[in-house]
Amino acid sequence: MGFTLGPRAISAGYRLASFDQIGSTNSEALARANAGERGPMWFVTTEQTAGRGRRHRPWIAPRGNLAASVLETIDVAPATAATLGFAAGVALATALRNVAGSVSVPFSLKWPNDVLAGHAKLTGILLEAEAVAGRGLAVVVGMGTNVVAAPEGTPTPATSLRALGFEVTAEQLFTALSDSWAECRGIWDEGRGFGEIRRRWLALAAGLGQPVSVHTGQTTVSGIFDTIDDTGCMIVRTSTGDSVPISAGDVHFGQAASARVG
Ligand SMILES: O=C(O)CCCC[C@@H]1SC[C@@H]2NC(=O)N[C@@H]21
Repeated sequence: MGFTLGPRAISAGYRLASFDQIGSTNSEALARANAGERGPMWFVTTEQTAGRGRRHRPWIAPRGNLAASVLETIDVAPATAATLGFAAGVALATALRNVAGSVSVPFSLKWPNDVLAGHAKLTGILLEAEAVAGRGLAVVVGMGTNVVAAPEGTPTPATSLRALGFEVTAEQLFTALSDSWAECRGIWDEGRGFGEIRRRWLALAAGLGQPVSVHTGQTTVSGIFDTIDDTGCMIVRTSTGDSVPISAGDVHFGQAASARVG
């Protein structure tokens, strides 16, 4: 059983490559970009054998979950391209709300780009970009959603749409995502519309105004999650009143808000 979609299941202007099984949809999209593909194009499957997560972690997903990567070739600086991840979060939250219908689920967005249902992770996003000679930046936004099952033994709790009571298929979710992505991508508009994406993202943000600790590698920053700035950095207000911008890290909510930098 593969990933089966009708020809009108994706938004106009986008092409689709779907796979019964593949190593990683992000890797496939990057390989195609290096071979000359410009997109916009989706790469989707319900089974990855070598799925990749942020910070070089594996992305483990049982068959039936949605792995979807979209390739866009864009003429912007890498820092601007990175803000497309926030558009992906908003697009996913919108798609999830659409497939959930009238059932109310507390979907929220966890900085930088997870989708939560309650306190559990439902979707992870991996954004990768490569300069392609003479053609700008090939940006691949990979989105993995736990549709039928969540992985076990993860450091933070995870859940799936099925565990939440939704008998939605990966194909149905992808059709909704294809539409919401096209809308959010259009609003983002090569970064010119990040202000509106940022506004929508903040309206869905988890933990805003709450105590947070962010582990950035060698450093932990604790304080209050104040906002995200116009480059997508998380702004943490420490107990000394400093506003610390953070560009990457693992976020933990509900920690003591003592100021600790370094
Ligand atoms: O939370 C994370 O660590 C990000 C996970 C991203 C997983 C998706 S699934 C589709 C795409 N292909 C991959 O190999 N990774 C991303």
